[in-house]
Amino acid sequence: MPDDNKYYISYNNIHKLCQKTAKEIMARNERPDIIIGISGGGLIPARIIRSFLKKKGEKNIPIQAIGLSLYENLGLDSQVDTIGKSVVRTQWLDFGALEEHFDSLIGKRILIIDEVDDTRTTLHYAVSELQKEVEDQQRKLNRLNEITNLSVFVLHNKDKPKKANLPEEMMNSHHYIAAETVPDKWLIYPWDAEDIEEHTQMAIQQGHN
Ligand SMILES: O=P(O)(O)OC[C@H]1O[C@H](OP(=O)(O)OP(=O)(O)O)[C@H](O)[C@@H]1O
Repeated sequence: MPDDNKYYISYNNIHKLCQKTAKEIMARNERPDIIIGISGGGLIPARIIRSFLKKKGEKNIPIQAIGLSLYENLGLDSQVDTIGKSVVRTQWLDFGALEEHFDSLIGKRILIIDEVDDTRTTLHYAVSELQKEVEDQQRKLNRLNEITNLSVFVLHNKDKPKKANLPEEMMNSHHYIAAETVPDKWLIYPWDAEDIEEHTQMAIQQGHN
């Protein structure tokens, strides 16, 4: 029997959450020009959803990876509330091999993908850094009038108080998409499973298959 404090998720479940989300995005006519996957956990849903965002006669949506890792930032004393987490940027955008029209993010519809929105620290960092990057490029290239659209897609949003925010505009529109909002439990993704068959059975028993 699966441990009730753990929330097991199967590959099939992830596939279906991506499919459902892509349908919603396509129905709103908001197919992204570029996908930015937050490495490591965001890369798998990024690749899966790309297939469901395919459009006849259109090229595959390019995927860029950014690497963001959270690390414990200990305060001066051992109080829990002085313990925070910092984001470390381990990898950033590289348009080098993309076509000429991908010299920047200006004017693009961008979909940022991660597997989980836990404290929201990582997403806050990704969105604000990408916004800054676009604004810098706009100033540099004197392309101030172009509108860039940033959206976020996560498989799971943990229902808990967050430590950082996303822009209100994003939260109030369809530009923050959580395929599922889940209780604040330990989410067990299939890529961490030692025994994938047993893991999948747990997910099936919990109804996340
Ligand atoms: O909402 P937050 O509290 O910021 O947490 C979410 C982040 O934590 C995990 O990343 P982690 O650094 O563990 O790396 P991984 O993706 O490589 O597993 C996860 O992939 C998210 O990026």
